[in-house]
Amino acid sequence: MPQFIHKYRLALIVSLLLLAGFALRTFFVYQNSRHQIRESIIEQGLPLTGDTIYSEINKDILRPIFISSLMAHDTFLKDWIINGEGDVTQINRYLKEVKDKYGTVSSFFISEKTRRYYYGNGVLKTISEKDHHDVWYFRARAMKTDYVVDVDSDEANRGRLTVFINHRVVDSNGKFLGITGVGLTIDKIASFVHEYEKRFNRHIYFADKQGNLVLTGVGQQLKNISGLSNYVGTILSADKMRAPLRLEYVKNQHNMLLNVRYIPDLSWYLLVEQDETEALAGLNRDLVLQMATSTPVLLLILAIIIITIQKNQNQLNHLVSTDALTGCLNRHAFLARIPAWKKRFQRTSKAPQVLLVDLDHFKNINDQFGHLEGDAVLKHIAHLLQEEAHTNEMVVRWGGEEFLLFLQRPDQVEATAERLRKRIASQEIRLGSHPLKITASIGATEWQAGESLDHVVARADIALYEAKHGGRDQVCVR
Ligand SMILES: Nc1nc2c(ncn2[C@@H]2O[C@H](COP(=O)(O)OP(=O)(O)OP(=O)(O)O)[C@@H](O)[C@H]2O)c(=O)[nH]1
Repeated sequence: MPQFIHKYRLALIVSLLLLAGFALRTFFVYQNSRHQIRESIIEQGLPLTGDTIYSEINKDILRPIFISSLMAHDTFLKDWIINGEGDVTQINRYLKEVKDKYGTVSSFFISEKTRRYYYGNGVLKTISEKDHHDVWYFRARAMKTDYVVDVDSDEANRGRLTVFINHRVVDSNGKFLGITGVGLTIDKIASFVHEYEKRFNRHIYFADKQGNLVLTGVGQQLKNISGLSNYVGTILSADKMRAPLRLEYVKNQHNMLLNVRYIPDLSWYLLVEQDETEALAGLNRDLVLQMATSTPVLLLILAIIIITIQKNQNQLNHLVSTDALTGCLNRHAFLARIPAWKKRFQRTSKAPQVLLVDLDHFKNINDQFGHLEGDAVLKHIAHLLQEEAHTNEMVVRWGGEEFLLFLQRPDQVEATAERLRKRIASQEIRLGSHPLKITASIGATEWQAGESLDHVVARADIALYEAKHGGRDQVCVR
């Protein structure tokens, strides 16, 4: 494993850098997009929805509040009450005209004195403290403010859910005369809110000061909305804040963003909620898609880089380890390989054979035919020696026309060297039109266990010297 790491170190470093760069870039782009989506929801989406709903509510509810106020201050109405509620057709006509003129779904007056409920078509009923339908009147009667907005079913309108503006009527001395006002169906507001919810994938709630949901989801309470129970107190304090309140909470393992604003005219809280996890789903899908498409491309680039680096490295290794002219190992590469080579052959019982081969009278060839032809002879002999060598054996260019062979053979060292000498001597090399015979002297020995490289090479050198002085074209063993 460490050898593998060493061999592919450059490729591994480049791959890791590329992967790290890709991962970092993806991470930062994702974080940035996530931040932008989140900011746009918090800073723009939710407040803008709140603004729009708020102005729509104002448009739809503040006008009826204004109408109710006009009615409560109308001198005709007050005089008619103070004069004993005589001609009922007059009040009916008045209420009908208000209803038709302003397009409300109902208009009404309840007299404190007679407890009669007047509307456009006559007297609807006489209200009673015992009737639970009439509780609202006694609540409105006790209120400190001029009016209150109530969401209730309308008995004069087949029980439709209606927003009532209940306005107190008092005489010039401040004596309470009754409650008047108009009602409007919440269908329009509800459908507007619903459309907004659908279009922007947001939830919109309205809550009163007690934390009851109004307008939509009537009958429920804020504390029952999943994830919100811990924040009811904070939400109901939004009326004391200048700016809309921002909250973040977890609902069914989804991160929710909430914007709360108070509508003072209605004493309601408007809550706009968005599921951030859902809003980020598109981004997460994009991330997966990006990974799925760019990973194969990245792997392909990595493979190309690794192959190119490896190819170049192999070429470089070859260049630095071999002799340029003959293709044999050079001294430097040989010395680097020898420890591993020695270790491998120490395990076998037969000692490695070391042959120092030196061409005879090579100087004459150079002198006679020139250096280029001399090179060609060197190449030829080097090729022959490499052919002779088996796998795991080494042929080193030791000097100018001197080659050192490290062999592992079952034969006697002398037999090996002699066979090689004969093969060299039997060569006929053509230099231009001249056939040339060449011979070599060989100093041969065996590498004994525990012996140093210098020692064995020196012995081979002595053997070679003896071969040269013995007349050349011969083998000497030491
Ligand atoms: N063409 C060529 N000649 C080389 C190269 N390297 C060394 N030589 C030559 O090889 C010759 C070696 O000469 P010597 O050392 O006198 O040996 P020799 O002539 O072979 O004689 P002996 O070894 O005594 O038989 C010299 O002329 C060197 O210039 C080479 O790469 N190319």
